Amino acid sequence: MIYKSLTIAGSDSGGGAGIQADLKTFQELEVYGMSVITAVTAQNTLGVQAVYPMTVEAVEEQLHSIAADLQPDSVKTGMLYSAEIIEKVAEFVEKNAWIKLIVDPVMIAKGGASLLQDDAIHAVKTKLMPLAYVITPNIPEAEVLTDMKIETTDDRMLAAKKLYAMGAANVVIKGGHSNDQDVVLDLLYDGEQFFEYKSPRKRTNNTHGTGCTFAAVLTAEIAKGRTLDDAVRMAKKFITAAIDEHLEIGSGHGPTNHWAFRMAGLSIR
Ligand SMILES: Nc1ncnc2c1ncn2[C@@H]1O[C@H](COP(=O)(O)OP(=O)(O)OP(=O)(O)O)[C@@H](O)[C@H]1O
Ligand SMILES: Cc1ncc(COP(=O)(O)O)c(N)n1
Repeated sequence: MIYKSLTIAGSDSGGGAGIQADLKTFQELEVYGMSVITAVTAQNTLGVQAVYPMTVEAVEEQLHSIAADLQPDSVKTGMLYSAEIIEKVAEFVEKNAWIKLIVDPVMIAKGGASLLQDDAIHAVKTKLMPLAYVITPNIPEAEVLTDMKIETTDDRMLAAKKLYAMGAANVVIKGGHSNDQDVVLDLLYDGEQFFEYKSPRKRTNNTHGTGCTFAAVLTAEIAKGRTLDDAVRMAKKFITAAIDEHLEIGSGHGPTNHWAFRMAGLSIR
């Protein structure tokens, strides 16, 4: 059986995040990767130097090519940039019944560059979230989407409930940005129960692309028909190995190591 996953996201010329991180991750997990590029960023480990959004027509043509020939088993969205692009993506997701939809609501790059226009947040909430099988915000993104401050785990639980009420079938709020100095907790809410996934916090600057990579693992594992709990467990293992064995590349926020999980002999089955 050949599983196929589609990423709809921005290109990171530096190779650590976006489309590049997603395709590298799919490949490591033996899932055939496909892409629809929403924007080209000129980016390296120091930051984002420029953003060139694709036209809506260019995005539509790519979506059409995939839908006409290569039905994906799961679909991930990352940087979508504008309300118009979000609306077009939502239209295709609905029309083609791409029900295994993983929404990573990318908003701001590490260096502060905006990867989503302010007026597109409404479209994320109203067009995309109701179609999501799972949404994977980090803490600042969850704050924007729920309009609340998140400081404690209880705050995060409340935010997860709010995001669920907005239409996402499952919610994972990642803990990379929490103020816990020792542990990174990722929290899953499935509408009934909370599940916690913890790892020791690594003191490192080299976490560029962790969010993309985490959601790409979920996407690949969900394509294979894994349960969400199994998929999140795998994502946590994969990203922990990728951060532990980060690559000393560039002089800013370095990328994670997408082959670390395989090199450690950790099983993908
Ligand atoms: N310092 C760290 N040590 C260990 N795991 C981490 C660390 N930072 C992030 N992670 C893990 O990486 C994944 C992404 O988390 P994070 O909350 O940082 O997402 P993100 O903000 O979308 O990513 P990025 O910071 O790259 O934009 C999660 O599984 C999280 O647990
Ligand atoms: C094109 C693109 N997409 C997404 C991110 C954020 O990446 P992450 O949150 O994984 O660091 C990025 N820096 N560039």
